[in-house]
This record gives sequence, structure tokens and C-alpha cells, in this order.
Amino acid sequence: MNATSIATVSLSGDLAEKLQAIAAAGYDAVEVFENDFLTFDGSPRDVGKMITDLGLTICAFQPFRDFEGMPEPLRARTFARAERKFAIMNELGAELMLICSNVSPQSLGGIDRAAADFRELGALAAKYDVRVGFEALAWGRHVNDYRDAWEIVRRAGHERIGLILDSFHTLARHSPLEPIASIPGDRIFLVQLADAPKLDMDVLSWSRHFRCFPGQGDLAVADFVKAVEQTGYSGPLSHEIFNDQFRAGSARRLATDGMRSLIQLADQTKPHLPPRADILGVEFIEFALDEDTAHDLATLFSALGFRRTGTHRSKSVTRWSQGGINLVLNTEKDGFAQSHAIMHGPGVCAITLRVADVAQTMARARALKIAPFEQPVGPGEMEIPAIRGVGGSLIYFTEPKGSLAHIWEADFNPEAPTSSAPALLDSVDHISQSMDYEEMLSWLLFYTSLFALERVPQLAIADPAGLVESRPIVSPDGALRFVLNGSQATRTLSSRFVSEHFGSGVQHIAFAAPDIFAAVKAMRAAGLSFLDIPENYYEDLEARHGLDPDYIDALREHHILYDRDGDAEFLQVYTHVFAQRFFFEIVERRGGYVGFGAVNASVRLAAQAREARPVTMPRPLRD
Ligand SMILES: O=C(O)c1ccc(O)c(O)c1
Ligand SMILES: [Mg+2]
Repeated sequence: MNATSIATVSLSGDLAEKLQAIAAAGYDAVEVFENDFLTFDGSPRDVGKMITDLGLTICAFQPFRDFEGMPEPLRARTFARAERKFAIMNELGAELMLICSNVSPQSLGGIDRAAADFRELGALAAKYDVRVGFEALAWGRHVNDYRDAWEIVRRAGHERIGLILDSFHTLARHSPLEPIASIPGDRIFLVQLADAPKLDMDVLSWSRHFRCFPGQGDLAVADFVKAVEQTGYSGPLSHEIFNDQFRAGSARRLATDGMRSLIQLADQTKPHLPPRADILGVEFIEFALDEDTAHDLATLFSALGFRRTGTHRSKSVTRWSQGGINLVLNTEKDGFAQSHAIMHGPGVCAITLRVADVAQTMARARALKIAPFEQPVGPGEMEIPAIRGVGGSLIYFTEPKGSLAHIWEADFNPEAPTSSAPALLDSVDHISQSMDYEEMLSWLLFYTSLFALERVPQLAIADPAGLVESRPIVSPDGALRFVLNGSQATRTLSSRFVSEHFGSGVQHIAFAAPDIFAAVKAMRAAGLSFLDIPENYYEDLEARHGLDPDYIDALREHHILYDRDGDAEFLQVYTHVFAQRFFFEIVERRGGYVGFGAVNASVRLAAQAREARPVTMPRPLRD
């Protein structure tokens, strides 16, 4: 097992805060970024001591820029600068300097010139008992491919001079991975890891702003690590992440994400953990709220076609069902649900997922440093294993075998349904959660490292008050989909959800209807009304898709939004927002439609924004 490390540049805070977060997350080592050191008010010895006191080692001091290929007199000055840094490294207790390839317009090319510079630097490094690693930046002026950097290191022929590999520079340039395997492992002094989303932009800006932890982006980092393993390299694997969200986020959370990413990566290259859990379905969704609000929500459930099917044996908790959907209303006066309601207002406090093997899922969660949640259970009640999810909510697990297949019988007195009408809705199609924009990559990693969920490309959706980023993650067979939403604009629906309700959580739940027109009709007959959609939308729909005017009339009449992708069709309708907190969506997928009606999202957000604000008519300006 390689030692684990992270570059201080990856996290927010001052050097002390960064190091504490890194140690708390369980890393073995750090790369000290020179800027974090320069801006810190403490001597090199103090910094070195702070690092060792935290149980960490320094695996690199970096970056040293614009070294190789300089013409005189710059060359002499560059060597003098390097010597100064070697002296500081001695004080710090850093043994490896990272030199990234020269970007200076004054630098000269030529592999032998660069090799000669490094050979001479090797002799100087020996005087200070330090080593130097050379890394090809993807935008280096003369050296921008690891194969050239390796050729320079090889020709330098000095034991103090070695190679540094960085997954980002290698994968961003599509350099082949096979040649890595023929580099001797002991000539590689450090391996840096970063992922990134696929973006069509210049590689420098991409690297400086959009790197992320492996598993959060689209690069083949696991293949890169497999190639490195073939060399016999036994040094640290070190995260080096330049990312605007990371710089703004919580250092503790991000350091934990980093460890989770490394654990998942090790499992990808050499599987040893229980596999990612397949989500078989949603067992139930639990709402925590006070009694008055619960009464209103129960009325809404009834209008949506749900029937009360059980009451908890000992708690103030009821079960509502239809098709394969179970909702739970919890109005207990103490316990987890109550504290959730106090903290966040009425809303979803827990989601229960059916998985094939709960023990294995919990074991994988523990291995990934996902905290289990335990609370006292009443006598004779079932203990349902749980973990902490988004915004302090819970994710419980049930399974189709053993006692966890019988939670309803164990904890609930069944109630005979009052109606035998056929179900209007048959399953949970997706669950949409809003969160701080900075947290989106954290929860993406959380979900996709624990569950067999796949990422769908992120979309930017226009809310009247700004852009909302929306990231779906879906199970391959469509059994469940999550949508993570976050916005940097403070007044979008998504941001206000987070700021006005003290944190992230479920903003909406979409149910699948076998026949959306029949469902909406029955719900309206039961007194429910749906979000108003402007006439302009239906006009455009007609123009865009050439739909039959009668069909458009039916969509308009039922407030249904429409999308088409090839032969696949999607129909969706929204309830009004409940208690200013959450809402429901009803969808019908036809012909294998896989999206979420993204083209309709801004229409929906504008309609919700209109409903959320008192109507004001424009007034003439006065002079
Ligand atoms: O963006 C940079 O300059 C930079 C510096 C040091 C590195 O190791 C790196 O990968 C990039
Ligand atoms: Mg690097």
C-alpha cells in the first residue's frame, strides 16, 4: 500500500488549518506548497515541527519554477535560487523538491541542455542531502510530456534527480499510458493524482480551476494508477487539486473526501472491498414535522392517491402507500426526526433504500469513512442500519432477505385501505436534493463511491435569479435517480432552499405514473391543483415538436410539461410548493426516456419563482 498524501494547495484555510484537516482525515504525508509556507507566520522549523507533531511527513516542497534551459546570466541566478530553497527545505524537514517544467519565454530547448542542468543541480542537491523531482507541465514551453521529462531525468544520470508523474498532465494531453510501465519505479520520486471533468478549454485554465479528486471527474485515473503500479513505484500517491470550489469549501470535509477518493481508487485498481451497492428501490421516504403541518401533508398525500396503510406500534408515525411507494409521516416529540424538524423545518429526514445486502453495504460505507448512525430503538422494534446523508438526513437500508425484509410487519399495525381504487403512482422516479454549490462534488463522491450509481453530465439551468447547476446520478437499470442541485447565485430557488432552511436536503420527489393524464385528472378531482405553466410554453411546444393541437390542449389543460428525445417522450407535472419547503413531481417516461426534462426546468423555476413572490405590478417611474 502506497503512503497517502495531499498537496496543501488543495484545501482552504491557512497552513495550520489545512494541516489539521489533512491529519484528521488520516493522510500520511503532505506536499507543502511554497505559497502556503510564504504566507504563514512561522519559521521553517516551526512549520516542520507543526507537521511532525500532527503525525505527518513532508513528501515534497513545491513548486520550483522555470529552472531548466535558462541562458546565462539567468541560469546562475536560478541555481542560486534553488540553493536558497534547499537550505529552507533542510530547516523544514522536506527532502524532495518538485521542479515543474519551464514556461519562461526566455528558456531554451534541447534535451541535453536540460539534462546537463539537472546533473549539475543533482550535485548541489547532494550537498544539502535533498532530492529533486522533475514534472512535465502540460503547458511547459519545451517539456510538456512525461516521456520527455523522463528522457531528461534519464540523461541527467544522477541519483538525486528523478521523475514526478501527475495524472492530470498525462491524461489531459492524452499521452499514452503504456510507456509509464517501462520507467523503473525507483526513478519515480512522486506520483500526483487529480481528476477533472471533460471540458473543452485551454489546459492551463482547466488545470488551475477544475481539477477534482479521482472519481469526481472524467479522466481515467485508475488506468493511470495501474500503469504506475507496473513500474514497482512504492512512494506516496499524492492528491494535487487546484479547484475554485475546494478553495471555498470546508477543509475538513474536503480532506475526508480526498481519503474517500483514495480508498475508492485503491479498490478500483485492486478490488478488495464489498462492491458498490445496487439500489433495488426506495423502501420509504420519511418526513419529520409538527402535527399541524403533518395534517396538511396527509391531506396532500391523500389527494396524490396515497392511503394510510399503517400506524407505528409505539410512535407517532404513520405509513402511507400506493403502488410500490411508501411514505412515512413522523411527528414524534423527541428523537432524530424531531431534531431534524426543529433544525430544518418540515421535510424529508430520512430515505430508506433497498439493497441486496445491508451488511455488505454498511461494511463498504465504513471502509469509505462514511459515518454509521445509531439511535436507541424501542423494545421489540427493529434496528434499521443507517448512515448520515445530505444535510444531516439519514439513509436507512433494508434488504429482501432476513428480518430487514419485514420492517413493516415488525413496527407497524396495518390499516385496511379505505379505497380499492387503482394506484395512480407506482414508484419513486427520482429524488432531488439541494445543497451548497461547494458541496456538490462531495455528495457526488459519497453517492457514487457507495452505490452503483453513474454520473450523468452536469447541466446549468436558468432560474430567474441565476444559474443552478444540476447533476443527475442514476442507477444503470433506472431503479433510482438522484439529482444534486447547487447554485452560486444567492437568490435562486435552490440557494434559498439551503439558506432559509438551515442546510441541504430533499427539495423534491418525483413519482412515476403509469398514466400521467389519468393521475392528474384523479388528483384534481380530489382537490389538488398544479403549478401554473404559461401559455407561451405551450405555443412553443407546438412549434418545436409539431404535436397535434388536441394533444397540446390536453397538456395545457393538465399543466403538464413535455419533452421528446428521438422516439422517447417525457411528461411531467409539479405540485405547488408545500410549506415553502418541498414539492412533488409526477412523471411518465415513454419509450425509454432517460433524462429529466432539462429543457423544461427553467419554465418550472420561473413558475415557482412567480408563486413564491407576492405579485407586484410595474409602476410608472417618477421624475
Ligand atoms: O499549475 C501549476 O503551475 C502547477 C504547479 C505544480 C504542479 O505539480 C502542477 O501539477 C501544476
Ligand atoms: Mg503536479
